[in-house]
Amino acid sequence: MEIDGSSESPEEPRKKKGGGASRAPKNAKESVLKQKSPAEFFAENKNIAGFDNPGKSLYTTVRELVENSLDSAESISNLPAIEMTIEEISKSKFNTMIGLIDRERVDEELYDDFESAKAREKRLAKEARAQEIQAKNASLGKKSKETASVKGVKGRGETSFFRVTCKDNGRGMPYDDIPNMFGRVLSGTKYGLKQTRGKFGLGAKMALIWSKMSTGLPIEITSSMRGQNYVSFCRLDIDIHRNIPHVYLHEKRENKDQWHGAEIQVIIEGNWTTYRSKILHYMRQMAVITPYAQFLFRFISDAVDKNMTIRFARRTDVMPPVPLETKHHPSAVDLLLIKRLIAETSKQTLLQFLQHEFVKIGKSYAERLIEEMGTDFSPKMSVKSLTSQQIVRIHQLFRQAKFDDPSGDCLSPAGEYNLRLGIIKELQPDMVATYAGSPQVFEGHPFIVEAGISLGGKAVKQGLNIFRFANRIPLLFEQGADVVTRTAIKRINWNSYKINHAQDKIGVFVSIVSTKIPFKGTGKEYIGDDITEISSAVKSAIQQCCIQLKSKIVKKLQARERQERKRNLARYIPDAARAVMDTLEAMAQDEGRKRHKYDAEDAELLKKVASEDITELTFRESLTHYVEQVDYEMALEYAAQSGVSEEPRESIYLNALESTENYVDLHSPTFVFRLIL
Ligand SMILES: Nc1ncnc2c1ncn2[C@@H]1O[C@H](COP(=O)(O)OP(=O)(O)OP(=O)(O)O)[C@@H](O)[C@H]1O
Repeated sequence: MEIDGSSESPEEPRKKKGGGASRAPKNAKESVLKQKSPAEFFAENKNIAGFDNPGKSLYTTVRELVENSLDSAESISNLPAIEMTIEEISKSKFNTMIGLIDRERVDEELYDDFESAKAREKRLAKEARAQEIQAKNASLGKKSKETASVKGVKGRGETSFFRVTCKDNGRGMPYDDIPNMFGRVLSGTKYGLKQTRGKFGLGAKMALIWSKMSTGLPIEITSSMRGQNYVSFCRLDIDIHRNIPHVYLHEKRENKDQWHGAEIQVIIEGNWTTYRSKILHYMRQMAVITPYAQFLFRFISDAVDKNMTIRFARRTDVMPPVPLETKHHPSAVDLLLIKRLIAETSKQTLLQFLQHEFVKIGKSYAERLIEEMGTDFSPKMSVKSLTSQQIVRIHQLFRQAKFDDPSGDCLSPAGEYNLRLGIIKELQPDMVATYAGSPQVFEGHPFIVEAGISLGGKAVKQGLNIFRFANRIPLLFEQGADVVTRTAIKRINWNSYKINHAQDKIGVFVSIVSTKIPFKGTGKEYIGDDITEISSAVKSAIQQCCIQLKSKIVKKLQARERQERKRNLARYIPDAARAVMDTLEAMAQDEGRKRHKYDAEDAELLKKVASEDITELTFRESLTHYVEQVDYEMALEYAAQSGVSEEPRESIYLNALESTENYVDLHSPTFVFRLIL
């Protein structure tokens, strides 16, 4: 079968999954070479890009749109303000939208969710049995698993249609480029060697392919760039076979509010019930790693109780710098890449090529390399005239020669401050420690690991709660084999830091940024544990946080012990006071009868006891005072040994920066500090 690029009509013979070569060729004509467009390939293998099923597709659509919006706002150094709305569209509403008349079911048995009377009876009996067992277990205090039959018959009925809209305050897109940006797979503005959020360069285009596959509805893009007095509007879908945009409407509209940014809207099939928690986790983790952004998340449906609005407020104006595009490091290139660089270079000679297309090759080093390549190479030879064998020689030398490590200047980590702020803002832990590692290198790629460990806080369970970020996006799937999970579970001796990894509520946050994240798995959802440089950097970052926490924990334990000691001593004061008083009273009475020889001080004391100038209360007060005094001295001694304690802290307040005065006041309950600008 040959693919006719122009046709998408229903009459077109349908190809089978896996490329259409399902029938054995009967003659030579049938075995002609077939081609597949990139759009077609990804439509058939949509799981690669995270569109495995309707639920996951809804999740991936949300994250792709949010990440594009963040990229866009950051690219113009605008603090991101992003609104994500998911609107559930019931099947009948959807049918009305596309002009399809709802039909009542006539032949019930035809449907997948049909249940015969006998099957229903059987299921109800099974459910009743399961409920009985559950009730019995509950009465015995045992936990029991929810059985499949109790959960519901089939998951397929749960899917529904959703209008997903993402609005941002970013760069926007040039009017003419919009169709190609969204309607042509493997086209985009983010290719090149740099730290990027995207995994495949597919994002929004895959959402469009999924909408085409599941609802058949086009995507709508509204966008304006700074200073444009119009808003570009484009409704388009993608011609899957030809991998070109199919534009329904492309027009300029009035831009009354001088708005700039983009609003992307797509209608897809999805499953909110099964992926609700993943989507919310994603938004929350995004808020942790991006505290300088403001997110408004809305879910709207006809079932009002399902509706929700969550605002993740911006907590800082400190935004990490935009990652810079960099040149390739000679140790990180393969043959194909060298050939591509040769084809694309504007440099004439081999010397200029080596010097300008790679990092860490200076002029003299380039000359030494060329010398080493052999006699058929020379600095002035034309780089475009290199033969395939010569290119192999260059590649071999790149593999074996020594080069300085690439610098991490092109990277843009979240920053320790942002990570800490994000954790505190979203989790409100009892304690938190953060650490930012210095740039390191694997296979010619620079990377930076940052970590945060929190103890306690809301919405964290007992034990290890792992939060992973790669190039500042959360990774939510395939956690088990990830380098962070493995390191936290297997290589950190939590006890030695006074942390109980089974009982304490521990948050482990690790963010890795690099020009190349060595993802594993088809969905690129985890980072393998096999790159020694990365796993040891992760281990050391976590350990550094643990060391900080240990000293805080030890201080807290000592403070608690002191409190306990004080409480214990205080508890005995009444009994001790009474016992002393009883003895003294007995001695005072005895003194009246027999004359004992006491020294003057003791005699004075007994006199005061007899005259009730000294009572039990006097002893109580003196003992209380003494315990306080001892505790205070111990605290002073402790502070002298361990440095100034962090506590107690007091909040101070800043004036609004917009105020007309040329000073800023820092208010504290005990002082006001005036900063004159
Ligand atoms: N919200 C947006 N604002 C401005 N430009 C956008 C926006 N969304 C997408 N684009 C542009 O459209 C292009 C295609 O987007 P798409 O999500 O399909 O791929 P990508 O963003 O390049 O790749 P990835 O999603 O893997 O990072 C982007 O390269 C970008 O130039």
